[in-house]
Amino acid sequence: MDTETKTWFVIVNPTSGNGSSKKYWPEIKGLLEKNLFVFEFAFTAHSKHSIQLVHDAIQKKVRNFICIGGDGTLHNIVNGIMTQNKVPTCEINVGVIPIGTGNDWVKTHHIPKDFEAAIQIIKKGNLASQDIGRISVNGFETPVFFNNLAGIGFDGFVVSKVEKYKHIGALAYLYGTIVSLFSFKNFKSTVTVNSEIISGKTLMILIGLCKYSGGGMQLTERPDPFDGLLDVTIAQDLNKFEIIKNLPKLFNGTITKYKKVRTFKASSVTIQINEKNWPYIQADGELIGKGNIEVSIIKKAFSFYC
Ligand SMILES: Nc1ncnc2c1ncn2[C@@H]1O[C@H](COP(=O)(O)OP(=O)(O)OP(=O)(O)O)[C@@H](O)[C@H]1O
Repeated sequence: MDTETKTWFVIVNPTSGNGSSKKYWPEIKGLLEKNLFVFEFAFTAHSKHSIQLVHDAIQKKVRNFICIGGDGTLHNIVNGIMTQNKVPTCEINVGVIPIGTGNDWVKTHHIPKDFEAAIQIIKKGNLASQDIGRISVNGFETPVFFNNLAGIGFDGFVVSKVEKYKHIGALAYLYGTIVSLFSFKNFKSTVTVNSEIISGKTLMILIGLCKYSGGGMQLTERPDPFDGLLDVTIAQDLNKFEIIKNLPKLFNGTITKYKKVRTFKASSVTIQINEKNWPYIQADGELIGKGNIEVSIIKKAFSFYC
């Protein structure tokens, strides 16, 4: 593909990968120039800045973006794409050069961490469109979108703790999981999925599109970003000893077979929290609030280079 005929907008989160994006940006910029990309770029200046950068660039007729960062940066770019109404979302294409901590989304799509190899994938120009999840929190009209995995409960609690361990790399999520075990309390919830109502004490509820989260964990059973369905896992009242005993199963995906875990394929799910203390909700590793949620799917809404 002729990269010169497209205008690219490169979004760099200087904080991703514990500052690696900022450190390696001169090298990546040189590689993009060597590969004849014609681009403008911006560093994000604050947490949700990518959303505004995407809106502004789309107004200026940019249709091709490159994300330099981790799962959080991609999440914000996706939210920028999903919350504009200038063009159909699937007409905006995103290439990813992963420099995050977990880098979980790229694992599903086999996008390499090597800069040159990731750039070659973008240059080649192959595109795919995956499904996007839509979360409405407490019935608010402004939804949050996710491209990888969302969850409520223990995983949200881990996300709330993990930030301070990210200097140790992807293991931060495992470390955060172990630390969180000692302070998290299971909560009462009612989940409605495929006309079934499941009530009771809950460790966490996960809604997956792609395969990996939490730095390589596999917490849903049969996620497929292209099948138009959410892959839902309800981890019921597991205690900390059961979690410790099953830690390896979090990484090899067999946790979904555990007796207190139920899984579903569905196009929507609603989760009601029956507690005064609402647990955290996370989407793609970003905390998005607390409360009751409704989750639905938007088929093939996100186009990316692969
Ligand atoms: N200039 C900034 N200052 C502070 N935070 C920022 C800035 N720009 C973006 N962010 C926030 O940085 C957070 C982390 O980014 P990102 O997820 O890309 O990296 P990571 O956490 O290292 O990787 P991963 O999510 O793959 O583990 C995101 O929540 C994003 O909103």
